[in-house]
Amino acid sequence: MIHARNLTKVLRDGSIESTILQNVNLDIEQGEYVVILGPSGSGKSTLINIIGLIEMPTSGELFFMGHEVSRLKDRQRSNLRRGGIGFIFQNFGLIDELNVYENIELPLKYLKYSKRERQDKVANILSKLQVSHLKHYFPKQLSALQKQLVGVGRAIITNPDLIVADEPTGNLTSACGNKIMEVLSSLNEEGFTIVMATHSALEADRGQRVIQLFDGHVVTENIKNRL
Ligand SMILES: Nc1ncnc2c1ncn2[C@@H]1O[C@H](COP(=O)(O)OP(=O)(O)OP(=O)(O)O)[C@@H](O)[C@H]1O
Repeated sequence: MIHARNLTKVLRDGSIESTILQNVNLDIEQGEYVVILGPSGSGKSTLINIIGLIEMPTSGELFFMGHEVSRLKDRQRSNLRRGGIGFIFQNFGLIDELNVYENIELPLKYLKYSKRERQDKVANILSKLQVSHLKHYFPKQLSALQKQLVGVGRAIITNPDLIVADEPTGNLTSACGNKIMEVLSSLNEEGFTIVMATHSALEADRGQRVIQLFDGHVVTENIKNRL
């Protein structure tokens, strides 16, 4: 589903160049749960943003669902992203002015689903994540765990090909973080393909495969949980 070849990201600030990612190669197949593990500053967010078509690499190739996407224009990338990729952010990324229902509904509006279809889909997701009772609440009225459950709902509402999660438990207590990890594991069991960035080796254990990053390089790749 995703094939990255020699991905490199260089940032320039005046005359200073910093290499954030160097020659990263990876392959992610449909249905996998892959964890990108590394310390702060190792390049996890940059890599996950490139895989999620938010950022462009400086060089290298990226194939998403058979298409080379590393050089697409902003509009083409955002079109692919809208239906195909669901993001879960450390800071939840909810819109304060929209209630829970409207936050989850928003990606469907961009995709021009009818009101009726939106109602059915959002009701299903609210019930699946056991947050139906919160549908009229605004983000500031929610606990951190509730916010992240809504973040998960918004990410999966379009039934995306890929879920990208960047430190999804970074603002949660460990008990709440565990709950989100359980939700991600069960989404993967349902068939969702997941790529998650974390600095926690414990959380990395949830994935089927761990790609370790250090200073922008892939240092090891471990395959586990394979029957
Ligand atoms: N837009 C930017 N401008 C300048 N430096 C940046 C930018 N984006 C990332 N960096 C630098 O690139 C390096 C990698 O950042 P990145 O956020 O990808 O790492 P990370 O592993 O996700 O770290 P963290 O867990 O702290 O978010 C860091 O040293 C960071 O300071």
